Amino acid sequence: MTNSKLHIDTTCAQHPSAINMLQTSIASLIAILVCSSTYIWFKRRYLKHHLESIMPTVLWTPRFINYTSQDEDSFQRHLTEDGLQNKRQKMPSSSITNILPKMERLNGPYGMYATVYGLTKVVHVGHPVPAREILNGMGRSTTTVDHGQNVGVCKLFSCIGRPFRCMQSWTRTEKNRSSNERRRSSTLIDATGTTKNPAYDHFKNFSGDGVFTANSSDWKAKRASVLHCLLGNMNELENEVNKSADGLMHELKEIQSDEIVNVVTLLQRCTIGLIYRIITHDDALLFDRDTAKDDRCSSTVRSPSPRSSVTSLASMGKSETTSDSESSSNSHFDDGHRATKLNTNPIKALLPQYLDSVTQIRMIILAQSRSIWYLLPRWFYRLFSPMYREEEAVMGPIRAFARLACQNAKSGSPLDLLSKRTSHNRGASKIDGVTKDLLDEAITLLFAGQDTSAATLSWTLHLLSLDPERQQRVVDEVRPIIESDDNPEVDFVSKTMIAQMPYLDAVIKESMRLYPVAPFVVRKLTTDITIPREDISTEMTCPSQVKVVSDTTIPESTFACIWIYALHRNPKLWHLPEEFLPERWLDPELREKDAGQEEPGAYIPFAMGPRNCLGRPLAQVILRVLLARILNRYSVVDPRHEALALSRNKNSTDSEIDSKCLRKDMQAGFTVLPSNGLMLRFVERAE
Ligand code: HEM
Repeated sequence: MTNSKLHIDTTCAQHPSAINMLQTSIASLIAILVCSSTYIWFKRRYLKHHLESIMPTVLWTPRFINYTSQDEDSFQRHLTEDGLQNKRQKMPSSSITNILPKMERLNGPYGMYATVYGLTKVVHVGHPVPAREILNGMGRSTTTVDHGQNVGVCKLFSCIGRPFRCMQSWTRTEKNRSSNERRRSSTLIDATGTTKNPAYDHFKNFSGDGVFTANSSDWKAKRASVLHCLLGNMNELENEVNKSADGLMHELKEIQSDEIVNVVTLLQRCTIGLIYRIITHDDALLFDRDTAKDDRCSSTVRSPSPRSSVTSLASMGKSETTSDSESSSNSHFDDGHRATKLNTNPIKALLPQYLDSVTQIRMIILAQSRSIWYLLPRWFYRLFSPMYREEEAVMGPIRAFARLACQNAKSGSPLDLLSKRTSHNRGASKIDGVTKDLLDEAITLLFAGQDTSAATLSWTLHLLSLDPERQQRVVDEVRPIIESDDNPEVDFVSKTMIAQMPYLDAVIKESMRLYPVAPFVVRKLTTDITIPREDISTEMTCPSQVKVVSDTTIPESTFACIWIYALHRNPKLWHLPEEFLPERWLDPELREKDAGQEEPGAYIPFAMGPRNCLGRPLAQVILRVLLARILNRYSVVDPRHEALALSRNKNSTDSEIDSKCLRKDMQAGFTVLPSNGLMLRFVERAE
């Protein structure tokens, strides 16, 4: 009885405080919910970006433009609401642009940092010393480590902190391995020490076993063949590039000076015709006035598709924000239909679909590389993934276009020569007379040659359109040479001529420094690679950071991501790294300030080592001839820069690039392009 009473009393006595506690908890819960949802509401865009970057693609719909597309919007806002304030635009967050500060924060040796994705070990590199050791596949033999133990290994991966405990245990195991064992691994495994495989496996459905994706001995034979057949005879190259430039000039002539052109698509059309002719010696894709006219008529009334290049001033803002998928699905039918109607030549009829498909496949591959399917066996992906079905549909026109290229190849052309080499003529099975190896190579060369050149030229024109003074300096250099009496053909630009254009050369180099179209490359280490100790006394190290003073070994089977973009903008290597300063390549005083110009591996737009760009000699000529030809006849104007200059009552020929107009929104795929194209005006220069 007493107990029971006591019990009742106790309950009564506790009740009010329990209710109070409950009320307080509910109130705090509501407060937390309100605060967090408000925060989420404000930050939803950023949160979405963040979540998407850490989740496998299968859990979200890939937006494809992963490197932010906010630039256009914010530019419009700057023009209107903010009253054109002169504040520096915040760099939008992106994997590419954020990698350097992230590396610095994590403070690994040479700014390297390591991560663990599932079971894979990844090291990110933005410094020339490790970059060249890894890309050359050499490293320093671990036998030369003179400190008895591999402190560097631990230091490198200890920078990644608590979330990656498993990595630390892995490094400990590494440390415990006997030096004899390690010596064996560095001498016995593959001579180059690195491989692309399996880092590039998500390209396999696209370029199959072409030289870009091939492995080990297969790759060596293929690379040797392609080098021989493609670069064996470069005599015709300047003629071919000039023919393409003629076509481009005709197309530009049809465009009014107040019309705004999507430069990316214009240049993609120009370079695909060029590469097609280089590898086939077939003139079918030479410029055709009717196609260009027809293209203009329809594209002025619809948003710019991957193929259409012209839009009116009024529709510019709208069209640039149109979603990729929308514009491409509309254009697919239109373009294919129009081209088939107009062109009796099958390769010409396929060209629009090919260009659309290439635009789409780069996005699919990007999404695939970030998806969970990539971690599963290939057969599983093929059997169950909707992404694979989409990929196959898009690959149709690409394969058809490449097959036609192989069939149209004239005797003595690179594709014809390749078809006779064992490396590309294995196995009896041929479809329509084309082996799979040859088809894969045609796809590789068409894409690698076209997309990279068009993207690099687009970024160069972007920079020059924002810098009329430097643009004029190029013109002052190229015009007298092109129009000299010694030039036998009007407007023709030869290799000898471009050798006399140092400023043009510096502009291209500087544009490739700021916008390397392949912003990173990946290699898998087939042996331990030892990076020599970081010299703390050099200017290239940040004095505030505690540096590793011993050698650093990156263990076998690590994936190394070499960030070309970060190397090219590393403030320890480049004076005024974010500035467009072509003079740095010419002026001895400025040159001296750039440690990067002396340091092998600091400037690598074509990568380096055994798997560097095979088409570099072609690209050097293509870029210079096309740029000289364009600027000789046309001045390129960025309408946003023009509007900004006018509204500020400033002289639009100001030499300083306005950071508000500088594009940082990058659309990644194989190559990095300005998101949704690049809209410029071409104004014919006075004779
Ligand atoms: C501005 C123009 C170009 C740039 C910036 C460029 C850049 C690059 C880079 C960075 C790589 C290494 C990719 C990697 O390891 O992931 C590469 C590889 C390659 N490039 Fe280029 N490239 C250009 C033009 C060309 C041209 C015109 C061709 C041929 C027609 C070409 C054919 C190739 C091939 C076949 C590979 C693979 C080489 C191998 O793995 O052995 N490229 N390119």
